[in-house]
Amino acid sequence: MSMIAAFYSNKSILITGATGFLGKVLMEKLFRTSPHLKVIYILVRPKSGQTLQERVFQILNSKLFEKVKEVCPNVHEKIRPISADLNQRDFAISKEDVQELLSCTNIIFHCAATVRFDAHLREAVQLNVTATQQLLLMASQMPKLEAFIHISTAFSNCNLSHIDEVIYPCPVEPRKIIDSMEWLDDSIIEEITPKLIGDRPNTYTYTKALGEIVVQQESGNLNVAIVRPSIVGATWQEPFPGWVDNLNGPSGLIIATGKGFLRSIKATPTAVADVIPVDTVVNLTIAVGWYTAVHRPKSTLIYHSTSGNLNPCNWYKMGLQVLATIEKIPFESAFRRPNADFTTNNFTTHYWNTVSHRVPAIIYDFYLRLTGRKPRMLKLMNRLLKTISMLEYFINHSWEWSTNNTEMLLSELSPEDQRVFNFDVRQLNWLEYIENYVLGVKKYLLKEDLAGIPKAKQHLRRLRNIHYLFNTALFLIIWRLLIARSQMARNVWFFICPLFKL
Ligand SMILES: CCCCCCCCCCCCCCCCCCCCCC(=O)SCCNC(=O)CCNC(=O)[C@H](O)C(C)(C)COP(=O)(O)OP(=O)(O)OC[C@H]1O[C@@H](n2cnc3c(N)ncnc32)[C@H](O)[C@@H]1OP(=O)(O)O
Ligand SMILES: NC(=O)C1=CN([C@@H]2O[C@H](COP(=O)(O)OP(=O)(O)OC[C@H]3O[C@@H](n4cnc5c(N)ncnc54)[C@H](OP(=O)(O)O)[C@@H]3O)[C@@H](O)[C@H]2O)C=CC1
Repeated sequence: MSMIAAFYSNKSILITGATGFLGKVLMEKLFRTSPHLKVIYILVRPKSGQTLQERVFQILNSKLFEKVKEVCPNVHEKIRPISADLNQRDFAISKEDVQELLSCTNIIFHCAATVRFDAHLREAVQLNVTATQQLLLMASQMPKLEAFIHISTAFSNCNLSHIDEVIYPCPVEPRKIIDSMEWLDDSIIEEITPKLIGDRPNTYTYTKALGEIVVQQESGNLNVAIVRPSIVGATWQEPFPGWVDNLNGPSGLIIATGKGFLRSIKATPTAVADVIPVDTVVNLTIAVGWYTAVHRPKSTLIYHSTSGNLNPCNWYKMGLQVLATIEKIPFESAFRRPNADFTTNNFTTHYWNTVSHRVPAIIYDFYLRLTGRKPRMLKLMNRLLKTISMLEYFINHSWEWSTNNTEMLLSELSPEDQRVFNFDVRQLNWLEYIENYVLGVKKYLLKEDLAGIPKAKQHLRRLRNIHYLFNTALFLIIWRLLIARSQMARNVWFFICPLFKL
């Protein structure tokens, strides 16, 4: 029997961000391995016109939760959605719900955040700093609380090349930043944002770093720990390989590549592709909750959930395997044949963005106009190029993360716990993982049936023929123009004709 699974039996757990990518997998794993847990409280806000109950119903009836329903048939009775909005003071939680949370909660997993790279600093501070501060205040009023686990990011200190499992200071105290958001207007905040974030690439990484300092400064006597995942990718093993449910990180770019939109991206091919499967992050997070509650370390421990120093992969190897898998298992209705490459300097990046991205989009929009349809390709391409410009920072740098605490924790686990909560990334086979990732993007993000592969291949053959036809026509038109204008071209033409009996 797993000691960790047994620890969570009869526990009341609070998860923020449970409707997100990481939060869903965390909730699924807890229910599947500890079906006798008492309750999981989840802070949920109404979204896209769905009520709390509808959102929870959709999650529990998704493919991700299929195995849970076998081992925990009454899962819908053990999940307790609480209406909350982390943007509001006191999270807009009702007094009755607050009382229940304060009196019952044993473990908190704080996953909620805005992960947008272009979030306005006010929004990023509210969600990634102030909300963390408020949750810590709530936690300090929970008599039964055994552990508070904060999910940060391995990129919170991406302005450093070597990052240890410690909390690094920020130039301006988080409290001062939180207070200034109260009275500064948006335009002033926008003006000072570049100075505040300094050599970090965006407000996301900056506010995640501030959030860590808040955890360190405001945890009081709480038993807290911080988990720093790197680039969270699809599931590696459980509940099944390849599950992913949003476009963040690599997923969106895999789609853009497979659909033939993305033909080149500025990357350092040898840079470490520090992707970490979401189930690996979740297994570590659950183990951290157990270890923090049972062993009560004297200080706030930071755990890096990264792959680069234990089992490194690079962007070139990842990109090749993505393309090889797409070749075998193509996506449907591709805009062009998938064929992408890395550029390594700004000039070639701008050149290929024009030639391979914008010009084909303009030509296609022209064709849409000719056929009486609304042009949309250039707009879509520009949004994709904006997204890529935000992600490029992370694929043109390499970082070294120490993982002493994570390796220490692994050694503390029994063999049974190491099996049930496996976060030993050294066992990961990258080629197999990337293949399952691409397959998962096709099945779970694009909702494409594998039965459609022959048709998708036929579509790609058609695109290839159109491509060859277009290139041949273009060559002939240019050659005709050249012959009409250049004696040299005519001489060459008359010289080669007899050779090829033209
Ligand atoms: C051999 C060569 C082979 C080559 C082939 C190579 C292929 C394989 C190589 C793989 C390379 C891996 C690189 C990973 C680096 C990840 C680093 C993460 C590190 C930190 C991780 C964290 O600690 S934290 C989680 C990460 N946090 C995000 O990753 C949010 C990003 N995102 C945004 O911050 C907003 O997205 C932003 C961008 C502001 C736009 O914002 P915006 O308002 O302009 O537009 P939207 O957000 O609405 O997105 C506009 C449309 O792009 C769609 N889209 C959204 N995300 C997308 C995405 N990642 N890739 C594509 N498409 C995406 C979206 O679905 C919309 O599509 P639509 O319009 O049809 O709905
Ligand atoms: N994905 C990645 O690559 C990485 C993620 N992380 C960290 O992991 C954690 C989870 O990330 P991930 O699951 O990818 O992110 P998602 O964007 O998928 O999920 C974010 C979660 O936060 C919730 N949330 C956001 N704003 C609010 C709000 N105002 N009120 C209530 N809830 C809110 C969302 O709720 P709703 O569904 O209602 O929007 C959602 O449940 C974050 O802390 C992130 O920094 C760290 C490293 C890498």
